[in-house]
Amino acid sequence: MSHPHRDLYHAFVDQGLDSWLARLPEQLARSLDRQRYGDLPAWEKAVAKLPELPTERQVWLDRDTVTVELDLSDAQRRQSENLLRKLAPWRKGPYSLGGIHIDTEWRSDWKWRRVAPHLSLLAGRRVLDVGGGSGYHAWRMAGAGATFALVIDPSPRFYYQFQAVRHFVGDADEGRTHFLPVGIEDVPKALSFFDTVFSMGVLYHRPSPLEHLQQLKDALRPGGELVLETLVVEGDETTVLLPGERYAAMPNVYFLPSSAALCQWLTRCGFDNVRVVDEAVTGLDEQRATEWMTFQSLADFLDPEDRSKTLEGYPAPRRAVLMANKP
Ligand SMILES: Nc1ncnc2c1ncn2[C@@H]1O[C@H](C[S@+](CC[C@H]([NH3+])C(=O)[O-])CC(=O)[O-])[C@@H](O)[C@H]1O
Repeated sequence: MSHPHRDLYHAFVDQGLDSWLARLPEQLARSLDRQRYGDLPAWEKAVAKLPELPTERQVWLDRDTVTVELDLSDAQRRQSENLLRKLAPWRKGPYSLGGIHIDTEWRSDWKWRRVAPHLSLLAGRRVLDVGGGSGYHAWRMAGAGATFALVIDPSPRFYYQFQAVRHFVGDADEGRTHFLPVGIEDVPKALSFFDTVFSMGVLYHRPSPLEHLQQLKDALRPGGELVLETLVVEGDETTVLLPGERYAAMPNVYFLPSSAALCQWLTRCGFDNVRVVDEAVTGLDEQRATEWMTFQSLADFLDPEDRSKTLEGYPAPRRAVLMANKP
């Protein structure tokens, strides 16, 4: 396998992202710091030990399950599966890699189905997926024709999950899909670069949501498209929930606006053409424990007597997809 950082550097050079390129060495060193993340060497080793694969393969990035078909011997399949399991919990997917089906906690394909019909065609576009997890949606973006699909996510585990999938995909995406393990705060200010910026499942984790919206706007070129997906509550433009210590057992949840309030936030942040394109309660079959994510999941975080409420008594997770443009 070629060195993953080398491909990332080349992509940044090709894209003319010079101001960001200069910061990559420091950002990568900080994000993949072995002292900080004790499990990191084990993940790195698992990816490095994935077997050499036949070059002959068929890759589908435009299917619900991101699929790589290739002929593996039984021994190679067993070895690959053992190594992929070392990167668990797998939260975002599904993937099928050489006949190994990774049934992830989330049916991320369902979210993609809610989002994709509303997008400006991704063909030829440069897109950023902020908080993109294992990179599932970025592979789908490349599958829809994006010429440069960059995931940023500060989780080193998800970085190695992405590299494992990359090992199977090989160069079938023509090197259009990349992962930089940093947070939105590490994107250079006033970048004004991406045609489409996705922020899905991130806003409610941000203690300063308006600052997050400004950062997303900063990353977009003028006229570029924002796709924002987040937890919302029912209500009008005056309704916002700030939960106590926990929401659905999660400790790091801040603002849950109504979608009407969120429209107002986007407008106040200077976005145009703000619209809600989807809103739905998250079902127990969309987020659940699986063999590849054996911890508790949504069903454990809802009131067992009344599924319309979280354990803490708040409204159960409900998600909206909003779109807007940078003027
Ligand atoms: N500062 C930060 N900057 C960027 N990302 C961050 C930051 N902090 C945490 N994250 C990342 O944001 C992601 C949120 S999950 C959404 C995944 C996908 N988008 C999905 O829509 O399924 C939440 C969910 O499952 O709802 C995680 O991968 C974090 O590591």
